[in-house]
Amino acid sequence: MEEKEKLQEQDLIRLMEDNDHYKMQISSLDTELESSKHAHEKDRLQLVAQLEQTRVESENKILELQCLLSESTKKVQELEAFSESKLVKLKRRELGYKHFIDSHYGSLQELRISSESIRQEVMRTKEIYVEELSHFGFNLKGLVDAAQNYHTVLEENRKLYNQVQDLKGNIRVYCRIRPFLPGQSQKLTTIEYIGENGELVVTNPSKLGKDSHRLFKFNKVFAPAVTQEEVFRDTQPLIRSVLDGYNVCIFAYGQTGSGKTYTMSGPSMSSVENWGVNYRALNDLFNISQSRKSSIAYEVGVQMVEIYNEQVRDLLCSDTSQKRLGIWSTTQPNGLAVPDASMHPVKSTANVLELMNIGLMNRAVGATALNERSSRSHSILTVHVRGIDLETNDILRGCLHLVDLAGSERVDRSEARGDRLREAQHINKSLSALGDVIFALAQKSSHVPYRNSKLTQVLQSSLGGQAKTLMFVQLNPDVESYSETISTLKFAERVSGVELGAARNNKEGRGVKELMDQVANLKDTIAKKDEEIGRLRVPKTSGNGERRSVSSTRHSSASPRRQSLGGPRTNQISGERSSKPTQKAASDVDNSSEYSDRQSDTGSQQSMDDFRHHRDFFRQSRLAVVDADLNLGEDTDSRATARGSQNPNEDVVLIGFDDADSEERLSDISDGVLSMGTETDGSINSIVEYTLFPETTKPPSETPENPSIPAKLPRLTQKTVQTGSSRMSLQKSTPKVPSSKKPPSGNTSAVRSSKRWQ
Ligand SMILES: Nc1ncnc2c1ncn2[C@@H]1O[C@H](COP(=O)(O)OP(=O)(O)OP(=O)(O)O)[C@@H](O)[C@H]1O
Repeated sequence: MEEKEKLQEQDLIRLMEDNDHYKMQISSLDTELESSKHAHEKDRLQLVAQLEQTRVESENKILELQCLLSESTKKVQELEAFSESKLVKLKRRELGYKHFIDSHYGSLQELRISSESIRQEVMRTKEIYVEELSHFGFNLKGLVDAAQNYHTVLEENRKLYNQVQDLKGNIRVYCRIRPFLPGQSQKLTTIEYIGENGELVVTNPSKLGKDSHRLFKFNKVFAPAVTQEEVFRDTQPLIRSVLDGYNVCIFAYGQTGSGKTYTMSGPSMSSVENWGVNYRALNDLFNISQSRKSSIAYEVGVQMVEIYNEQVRDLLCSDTSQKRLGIWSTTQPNGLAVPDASMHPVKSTANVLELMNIGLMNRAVGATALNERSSRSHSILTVHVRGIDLETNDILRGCLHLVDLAGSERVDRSEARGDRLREAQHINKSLSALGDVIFALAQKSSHVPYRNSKLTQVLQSSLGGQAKTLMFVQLNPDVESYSETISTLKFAERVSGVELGAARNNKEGRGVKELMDQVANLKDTIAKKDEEIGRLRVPKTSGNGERRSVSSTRHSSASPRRQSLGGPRTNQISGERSSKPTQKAASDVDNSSEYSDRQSDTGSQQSMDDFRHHRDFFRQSRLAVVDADLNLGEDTDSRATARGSQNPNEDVVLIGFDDADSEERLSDISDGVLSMGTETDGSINSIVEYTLFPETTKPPSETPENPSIPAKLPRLTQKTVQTGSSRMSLQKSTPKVPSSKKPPSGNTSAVRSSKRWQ
């Protein structure tokens, strides 16, 4: 029992334990159930919220869709209405077009009929046109022949013209007497007589006596009343020569105040009628180049230098360093004597005037005594011209030197000191050297002393060979200037006497008559050629359309008849460049002999005329002239004879260059500091080919501006006083062109010039 009880107890305990266990399980299950419940509740709530949100969204969407639907319905209705109205309109238009087409159909029918009749007309016109075209072709051929002939005749005319210029003499001396200035009317004059053929008798009223009258003879003497235009009329032919490839040098010589600047430039602020030779010459140059533009394209460049105390300075360079410039001792193919001087292309006279004014201002600046300096230096304006023949591509080169020489007055040796003496010595030396060169040239001397001064070196290309030189001898009529007048006239006489002297010409054995005939023949031929040109010009300019065809034909055809421009006497370079610098270098001074030959030939007629005139003059003059010694035989040296005629009993003495005078001048040159020769190394190695116009440059297609020069020229006189010390620089509008090609490396000159233009 007990055992049973025990068992029961044990069972009870076990049951209780199980019960506890199950209770625990029930409670954990309860907990689990509870958490599951929570989770489910949470999920349910989320689902409910999502459901609600989805419902709201769906409702919104439905609303939107309903809106869209109503809008679409509205649009459809509108479109329907619009297309309805369009349809109505299109129908109306269709009706209109139908009407239009119907109405035009009739006119089209009419047009067809008339077009047929026009076609018939065109066929008939075409036949007439073909007929006329063949007729026109025939005429055109005639015009082409005429145009080609025109150029040949023009060319011949140019040659003949220059031959006449040569025969007139390549060195001409014109004397111009300045009028008394306002307030000087009471002054006594030294001018006794002015002949129509270049005679001039000067007298010293304060020293009457046997030697008081002196006779001089020049190519021309301009009386005080002669106008600027009249003076230029005798200068004009030389300008044409520049464009034909000749070098021309025009300079004025005389004491200060004698009118050099007046003759060369005119008074400051001058009107057109007072323009000096410079301005008129440049104007002519551009006018002639314009008139020839159909056959020759010209390019013009300008250099301006000053020679002061035998130093050459560039007057157009804005560089203030003012280095001395070198001079080529030989004539370069491009005609540049001072290659380092800046070169400025110009298209009109106005351009040149602008440059000249800058040059004149630079000439005055930097001197201690400004006014003095302006007349104590030589200024040289060089106008370089290059012409390209549009038909043959031949190149012509010519240059025009316009020189304003320093005043020639003497400086009393006892008063001249220091700088003044030095200046005077340099001036005397250079002017004397100029006279020596011209004298040597015409005397056919084997040696022409170009190297004796910078002036003659710079002007070398224009003082010999085929160059033409014109010197204005300026005189102040005032009796107080008598001695200066006489010394000026002696210098000029020396220069002109060379040309007039007949000795050498006669030695050549050429009869005067023959030369006169030659001149007359040439003049006749020119007149005929001019007539021919006139005739040829008429058909040439008769119609623009025709002219165009003619010129195109002319350019495409090689004209076998046409000769190269200028022939052997011009500075022409055929094709590219026929002469090399080295070959040129060899010619240097020797070109004088060829020139002298021609001078000898051409001067004789004039010289005989001159001496006949001398004789007549002596006979007719109221002055007692002893001309018995003037042996005027056709084959004698008349100059020598003239000099030989000097006789203490004569009232009138023919003044020629005498050695005493020369010595007197040369004795002034006593200081040994003067640098002679060129500063450029003249060796073959140093020869650098300088080019004015780079060969790559095409001829300007546009025509040069027609020189429109203002009636009044604002011009600076040389005596403009500058307060500043800086030099004038060129305006930007004036382009600078390198005066030299880039030279080969390793050459000192080359380095200098290339640096300059870099
Ligand atoms: N033909 C003339 N008619 C009227 N006036 C003149 C003539 N020639 C010169 N003159 C006047 O004489 C004066 C001096 O002339 P100009 O200045 O030309 O001399 P210059 O020789 O150039 O002197 P410089 O050597 O000092 O420069 C000026 O007033 C000028 O206007």
